[in-house]
Amino acid sequence: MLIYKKVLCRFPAMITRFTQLYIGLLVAIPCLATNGTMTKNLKVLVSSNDYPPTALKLLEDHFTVLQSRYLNFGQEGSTLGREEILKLIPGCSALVWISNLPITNEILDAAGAQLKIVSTVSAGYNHCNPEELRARGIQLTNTPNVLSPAVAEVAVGLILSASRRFTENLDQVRRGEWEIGFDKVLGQDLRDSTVGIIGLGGIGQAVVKRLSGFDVARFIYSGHREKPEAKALRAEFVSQDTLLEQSDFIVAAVPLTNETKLMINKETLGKMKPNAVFVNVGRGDLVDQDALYDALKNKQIYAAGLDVTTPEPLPKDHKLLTLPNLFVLPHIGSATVRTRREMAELAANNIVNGLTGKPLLSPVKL
Ligand SMILES: O=C(O)C(=O)CO
Repeated sequence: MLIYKKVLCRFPAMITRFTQLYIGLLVAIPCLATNGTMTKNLKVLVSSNDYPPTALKLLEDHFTVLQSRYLNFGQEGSTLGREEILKLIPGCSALVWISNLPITNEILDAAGAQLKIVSTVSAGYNHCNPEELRARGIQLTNTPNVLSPAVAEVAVGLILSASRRFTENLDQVRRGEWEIGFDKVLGQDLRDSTVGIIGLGGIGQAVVKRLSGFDVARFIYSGHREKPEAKALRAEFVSQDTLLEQSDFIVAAVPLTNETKLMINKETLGKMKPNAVFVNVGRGDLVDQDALYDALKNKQIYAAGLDVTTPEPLPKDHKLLTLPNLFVLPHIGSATVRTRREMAELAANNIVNGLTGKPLLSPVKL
């Protein structure tokens, strides 16, 4: 009875101790995980040797980081990048993907069942095998928003280069000929024009903002639904046909999906005005390039500016490159020092969060 009484009066203290211990563990385990003590045994693979040190450090603080010695999976005219990935990936819990080449089933098979997260250093993720990732229960993150300003700047650059015929004009300078008169090598004005944005997402909105100083008469956009942000930008929601028929400048800023694939084709090009300038900062496969070639060659539309093509790199003897009214860039949309660093850091932080039990910063809905 005495023992029973003793235990009983210690009971509240025991409960308090137990609660303290429990709370202590609750706090300590995530802390350990965040400080990396418990996560160091997790392996993370970075798919390229070109990854900013600040982003690498974010990963190294928490995990064992493996990094490919090669720039790009499968590029550089060799299979070394691919072999390296296949050698390093077994046992990895996360993959930082720095390439526009596909994440194949071969890579996912080699990784093994513990692969939890693929973090692509890009906004587009059509190359990341999303359906297979979903089927295997692997999370996917991308890097939207941080790149919108840089990509929008390239879109504005393409609008100006294509509409003011930089390709032909530069060729003139190189030939030592200066033939600008009243009908030769004249361009189109942005002033008082109608600019149509296909897809008023982060990039599309950033394009409108940047063009607001060019005295554009009207901004219109098409897409699945009206965007709340459009009002402040004075952009008007229209059907895709209206956009194609009324725009002087058309900017494609949509991701590549089954729905958007080849959306710019013989039929849609046929709806554009003869003075239309078409710009693509989305993905090469949005466009039927043979149809675009014909439309430019036959002067059915005025000019085009492309940051993205199919394939990439575009072979240097590709027929598109023979067109004087086309201005092409080698997919440099996000290629600024700051933007690439921010993309790399966001990709790393997604993995840090994902593997330490915190919410992902920019998950892709699979
Ligand atoms: O991040 C992407 O998807 C891009 O294409 C940037 O240019």
